[in-house]
Amino acid sequence: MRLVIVSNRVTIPDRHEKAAAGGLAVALREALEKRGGLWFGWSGDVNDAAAGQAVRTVQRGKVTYAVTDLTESERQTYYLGFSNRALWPNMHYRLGLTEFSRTDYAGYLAVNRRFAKALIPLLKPDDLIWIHDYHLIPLAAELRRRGVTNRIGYFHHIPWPPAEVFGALPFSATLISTMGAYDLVGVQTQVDVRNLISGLVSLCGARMEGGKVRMGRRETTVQAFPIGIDVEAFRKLAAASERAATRPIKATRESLGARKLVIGVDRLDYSKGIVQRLEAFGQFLRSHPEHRGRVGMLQIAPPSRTDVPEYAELDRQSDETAGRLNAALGEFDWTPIRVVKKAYSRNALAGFYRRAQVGLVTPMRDGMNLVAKEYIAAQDPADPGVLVLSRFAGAAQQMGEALIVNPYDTHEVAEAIRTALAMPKSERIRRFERLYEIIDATDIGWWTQCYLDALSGIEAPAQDSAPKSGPKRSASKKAAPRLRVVKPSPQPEMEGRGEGEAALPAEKPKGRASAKPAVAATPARNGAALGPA
Ligand SMILES: O=P(O)(O)OC[C@H]1O[C@H](O[C@H]2O[C@H](CO)[C@@H](O)[C@H](O)[C@H]2O)[C@H](O)[C@@H](O)[C@@H]1O
Ligand SMILES: O=c1ccn([C@@H]2O[C@H](COP(=O)(O)OP(=O)(O)O)[C@@H](O)[C@H]2O)c(=O)[nH]1
Repeated sequence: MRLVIVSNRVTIPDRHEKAAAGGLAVALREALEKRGGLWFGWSGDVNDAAAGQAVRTVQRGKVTYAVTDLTESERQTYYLGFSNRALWPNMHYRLGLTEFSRTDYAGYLAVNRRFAKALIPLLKPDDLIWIHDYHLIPLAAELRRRGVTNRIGYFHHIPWPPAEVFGALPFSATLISTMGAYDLVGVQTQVDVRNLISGLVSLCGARMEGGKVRMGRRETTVQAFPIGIDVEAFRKLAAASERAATRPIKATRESLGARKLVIGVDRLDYSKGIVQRLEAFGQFLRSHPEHRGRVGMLQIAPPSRTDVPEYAELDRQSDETAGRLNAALGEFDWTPIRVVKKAYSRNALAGFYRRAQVGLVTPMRDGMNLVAKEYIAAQDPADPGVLVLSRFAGAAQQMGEALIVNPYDTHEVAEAIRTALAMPKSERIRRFERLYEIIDATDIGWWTQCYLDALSGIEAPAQDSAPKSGPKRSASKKAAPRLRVVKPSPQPEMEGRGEGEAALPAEKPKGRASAKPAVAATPARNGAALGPA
């Protein structure tokens, strides 16, 4: 069965690989390169000429990349507008930042229609179609409308907010009802599962029946699949950086000397809590002046979505905050905070993580946060650093051995920095080993395998309508969608968890990176919210 991945942004690898900031692109590339298949989506370019609307394909190894440009109007309405000024803030629980416009919403629907039309000629009857993220929620409904009967899965990389929050978005009921066109909806955490289910029930009349939600005749399974990283590859990159340091790593070592390093790595995005984090570092230096001159903070913050006004404002605020704190707390020979607004390669990041005694990952809300996992993967097992992690990152559901903090509490984060810097080696090693074990057991290979096993294990979808085109054709007409969502079963408590509880598919057996994980058929054993009943 061929795998077809669809995501908003597709980056075709080139020989002079640029640093790619953004967890989705990084994770999917790793997943697809291993098994091969087709990856369809936006090229990242804008082109108003008709030719820009055509689909270009490029072969790289086992992967066919099929991309189309967006017009400037599409970029404004679909990407910057509805996706990133309405859905993104809403789904990160930031109603105050949500900017809705009907023109943007119309543009969002139009691009989803255009993507569906462009994708259909590329599909084969038994392709497994895996659609990613909030930009493309209605895509399966558009494909179904045109007669596509393949199994279609969706993975939502960012949080799914409570129904009261999501319901504030105009057209939320229409949008969430298009989830019924998917066979499997994956989210990052059990909290997201709960929120999505309650949204389906309360906003579009889905019914709960024996732990399932049904709507019409189509059925959908909702399940948590926490995304992972290529732990082994990252570990090797970081270890290699000690032997053969690249120029930025050497320069950082030289400029730091014996000083300790606290590191943050995030796209310049308000969901990441960068300004609050800088304030917390300033608070730490004020509360514990003995650390002044002995520790520095490096915040790597590649610009993101710079045409969105809220991001431009964040850019200004982070400059202002870092400048103010450096002026107030710095010395002639010591600058407490360095903010670097450029993307670094994974190679360079691995070296920075390894050099840092503290990894500060303090988003105000985050789907998963792969940086938290990369920081742990990059540590020296004999002398590891300490991860300070927001309870509002999806990663906190798995990584309870980090120092878990509330990023809204500047003093709490400041104290966690102090605790991390003072932590005895034996405790650092103990925490590191447990964190490493969990990220290794649930790495990117595990995630992909779990999701695809669950999707391919689902019986062929009910036929919605007589197709007009598409790879599989059905004679049946207009079957109303049936939505089946599995309610999370009560879970045993997980140590040090953030908010809500985690229920995960079984971890991969130790030492077998490609082992096939049990996911959909062992509820009693792994306690996960499970697939098809
Ligand atoms: O494509 P951009 O608009 O430049 O944004 C980059 C990506 O940001 C988001 O990443 C999310 O996915 C990660 C992997 O699952 C997850 O760890 C993180 O918490 C999320 O924020 C976004 O969801 C992607 O679509 C963007 O491509
Ligand atoms: O300069 C940078 C900054 C970030 N990243 C990568 O971007 C991803 C960020 O993913 P995360 O899940 O933490 O957040 P997202 O940006 O997807 O919201 C991670 O793999 C980082 O290694 C990168 O390659 N270079």
